Amino acid sequence: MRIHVLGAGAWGTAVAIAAARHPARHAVTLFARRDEQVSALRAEGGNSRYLPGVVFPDGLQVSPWRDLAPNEAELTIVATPTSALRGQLGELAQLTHPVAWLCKGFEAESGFMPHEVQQAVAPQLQGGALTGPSFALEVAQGKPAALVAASAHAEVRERLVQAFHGASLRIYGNEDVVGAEVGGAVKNVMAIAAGFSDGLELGMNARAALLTRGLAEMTRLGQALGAHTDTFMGLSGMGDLVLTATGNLSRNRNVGLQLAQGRSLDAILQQLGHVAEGVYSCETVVARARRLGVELPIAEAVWALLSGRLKAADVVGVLMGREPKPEHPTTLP
Ligand SMILES: NC(=O)c1ccc[n+]([C@@H]2O[C@H](COP(=O)([O-])OP(=O)(O)OC[C@H]3O[C@@H](n4cnc5c(N)ncnc54)[C@H](O)[C@@H]3O)[C@@H](O)[C@H]2O)c1
Ligand SMILES: O=P(O)(O)OC[C@H](O)CO
Repeated sequence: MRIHVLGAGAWGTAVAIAAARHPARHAVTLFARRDEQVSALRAEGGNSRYLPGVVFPDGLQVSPWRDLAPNEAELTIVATPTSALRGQLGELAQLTHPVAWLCKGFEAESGFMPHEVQQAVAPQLQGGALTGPSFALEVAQGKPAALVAASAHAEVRERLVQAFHGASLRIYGNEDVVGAEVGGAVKNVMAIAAGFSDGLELGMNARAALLTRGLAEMTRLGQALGAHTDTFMGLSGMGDLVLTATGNLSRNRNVGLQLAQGRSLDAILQQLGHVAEGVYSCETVVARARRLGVELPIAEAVWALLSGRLKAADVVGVLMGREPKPEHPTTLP
């Protein structure tokens, strides 16, 4: 299969490596925006900035974005942050082969999920999300992982399985794009919360409580948006929440850890050198939930912390001081 990966950040590079290593010997091209980046990737035979120690497999091509001939692929993967998805999909709107995106977030201005962005700018595309628990470095190293190909189009799900399913990656199809994308966005917000809790050394009990109640928030929002509840018990829900909230490779978790040390958000983001999507999605996750009348107290607290309306010292008091509630309000009197 001829596969184009657009964006040579950590995850785009890892996904291109995984496809190029596949036993079906796909022809994979990784497109980078800047010429210096193309030269560096070619000279190094790897992407040492994002994936230190990983060598490109034979056959992985690296090209400048301006050489992209979109129609020559049979599968296109958009590997940019959520903020760049609209522009990218707009340029790919006429493609007749499947297109998948890797970003996990709600668009900052519109509050749209990625598939809603696609419907707005490229409605005729056959698109979907490749998502689930996956640190780029581990995938690039060939360690085992399981992902979700979420799309309403069977052809997109099947093409993603053909491209990636193999000895190191299992790809599960799921028709519930809303659930998969809500999971991907909300888990990043919860990972900031868990990092913050761990940074304050609030303990393992607190982290377990945050994860579980975070899953409840994710599920409530997803249900209100039309997702299937089962999706939140799967890889793109609980799976990615556990990974991102507890794994120290997570950029979102790291933002939380550093906020707990009293560092400013600007300083943290400047040093990070990667996108931490939870920072940009938190406001729209909260805004969308408010419009739907869905309560997200942890996400609200994270947003108040990120926007400077709540001091770090007051976060725990705000969350612990809430009124008692039934654990599952719909099943208890
Ligand atoms: N890194 C991971 O482990 C991982 C895993 C799964 C999903 N994701 C998701 O994938 C997306 C990308 O993450 P990443 O880790 O590759 O980020 P990154 O910060 O490592 O790289 C982002 C890449 O996008 C490019 N980019 C930024 N703005 C752009 C624009 N306007 N137009 C085109 N390209 C642009 C950058 O040059 C860079 O190559 C995020 O939404 C992230 O949540 C990341
Ligand atoms: O590093 P993070 O926090 O962006 O998380 C990376 C992936 O989304 C984990 O599945």
